Amino acid sequence: MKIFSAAQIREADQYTIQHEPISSADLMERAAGKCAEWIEDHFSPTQPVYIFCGKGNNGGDGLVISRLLQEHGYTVHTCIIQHSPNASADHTLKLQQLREAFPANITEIGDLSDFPGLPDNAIIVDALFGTGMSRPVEGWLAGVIHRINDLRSQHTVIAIDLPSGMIADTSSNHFAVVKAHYTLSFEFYKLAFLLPENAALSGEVHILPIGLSPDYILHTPTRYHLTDRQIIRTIYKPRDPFSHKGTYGHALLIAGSYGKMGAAVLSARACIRAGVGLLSCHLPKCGYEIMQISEPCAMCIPDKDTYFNTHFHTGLADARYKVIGIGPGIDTQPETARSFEQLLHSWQQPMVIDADALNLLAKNPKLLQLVPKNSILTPHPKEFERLFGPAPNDVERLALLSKEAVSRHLYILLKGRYTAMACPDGSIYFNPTGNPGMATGGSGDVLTGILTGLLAQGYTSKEALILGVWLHGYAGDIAAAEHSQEAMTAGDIITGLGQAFKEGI
Ligand SMILES: NC(=O)C1=CN([C@@H]2O[C@H](COP(=O)(O)OP(=O)(O)OC[C@H]3O[C@@H](n4cnc5c(N)ncnc54)[C@H](OP(=O)(O)O)[C@@H]3O)[C@@H](O)[C@H]2O)[C@@H](O)CC1
Ligand SMILES: [K+]
Repeated sequence: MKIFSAAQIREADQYTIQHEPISSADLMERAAGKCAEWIEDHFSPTQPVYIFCGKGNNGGDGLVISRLLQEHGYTVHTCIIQHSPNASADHTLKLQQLREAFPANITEIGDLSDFPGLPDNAIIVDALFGTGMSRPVEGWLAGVIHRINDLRSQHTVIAIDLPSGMIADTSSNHFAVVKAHYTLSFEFYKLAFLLPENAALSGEVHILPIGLSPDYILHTPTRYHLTDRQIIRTIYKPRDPFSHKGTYGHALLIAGSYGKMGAAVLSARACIRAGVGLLSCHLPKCGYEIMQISEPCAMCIPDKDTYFNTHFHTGLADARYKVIGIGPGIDTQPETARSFEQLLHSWQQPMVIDADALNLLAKNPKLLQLVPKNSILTPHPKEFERLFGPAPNDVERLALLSKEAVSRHLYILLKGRYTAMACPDGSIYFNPTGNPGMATGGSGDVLTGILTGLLAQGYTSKEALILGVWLHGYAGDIAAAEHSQEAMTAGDIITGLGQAFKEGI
């Protein structure tokens, strides 16, 4: 699914108005009708409704919702916030229609002292500002937003299109923003919903299709995308019935150290479950028997060292590995760092670089320049900061992520609720699958194994990244459904991979 900027959303509205064709007042009727329907499906007419409307088209939506709910027996109080002497044309029209149909209970709010007292268990509909938000809300208007937020523990807050105060496509960190329980957003996810800094603001997001032009959507380029099944189905390659294990590539996994062999085992298992043809694991001597016994499908190459991987840079060419995954549990010993540097001097194929291998890059940034093009880096936010430095907010962090991916020709993901995946072509994909149960030791090692396994099978780096992160999250959701978010383990994510391949594509 494409994620458009506020300007592009306005263009999509205009394009639809011209080409469907439909009047903007009717498009508003359609959009607000979807919201009214959603509210009717979820809340009973016995609950009083308070709709707070701004004077733009978001407020216009609120006015239509008010009329439609009253037509269906709801008791609605419409509060028009007088933030400006001018109203949009559609707002003016919809206010006139509301006054004609239901003249009672329309109040103007010109100051915080006009804010109404609410009866118990009311529904607050926030239709103050939507995609027209361009600057922070200040003064008494910010007071209105804070008042709504103070009331959220006793009432239900439903934001129309966007929680008011939130800017669709830039950071609204530290602004006054409505904290909604639900956001009913038109046609598209907004970038703002996917940012960790806004986690407490949008609540449950429901995307309501309002019939914006499919032509516009198809032909308008955008850098941001939310992965969905449609994207996944274009990536996934069913297996050729005449294939053999050579078809699916030989991967080398460099993982583990004394006390951290679990990371290597989890990663190897995930790589195998992701469908790799052959897997060799380079391990410290202490991990040899552990791996042989834990994962009989993996071959093992013991290092010269008992406790750490220190000589993994030799013998690579002979084995014809298709891809190398490096990092889970390798620690950051100087000997490991030396071997990693030599590996980077000799290996030119894409790699998957995770965990301690990322920390080794952060300790010695000149190594970053040696990372082969099209490699995948998988930092969590702390590792990202160690590698590329801090950013003042999430939108600037995304810009930094993208800049590094483009300039270094790397695929870099940034783990989170919606893991962001930056590609060298400047695009950024967000992944929606997964849950907080995956915030557990070993989960990242599993992802490294999956990505390595997919690259070995011939998926491009972009395909492996988008598909792998989707499957990892999907398998995590299966694990949480089976065991609960609390009790699920990284191993359960691997177990869920089979079902994820069967049902998640
Ligand atoms: N187009 C369509 O066909 C459809 C559009 N739809 C709906 O329209 C919404 C977009 O409407 P919109 O463009 O009128 O902008 P909107 O969000 O109402 O805000 C504009 C108002 O806010 C004000 N304002 C802004 N920032 C402010 C601040 N910091 N502090 C104070 N005031 C501030 C600004 O005032 P001004 O900047 O002019 O002073 C202006 O009055 C969209 O989200 C969706 O809900 C749907 O019906 C589907 C069909
Ligand atoms: K709103």
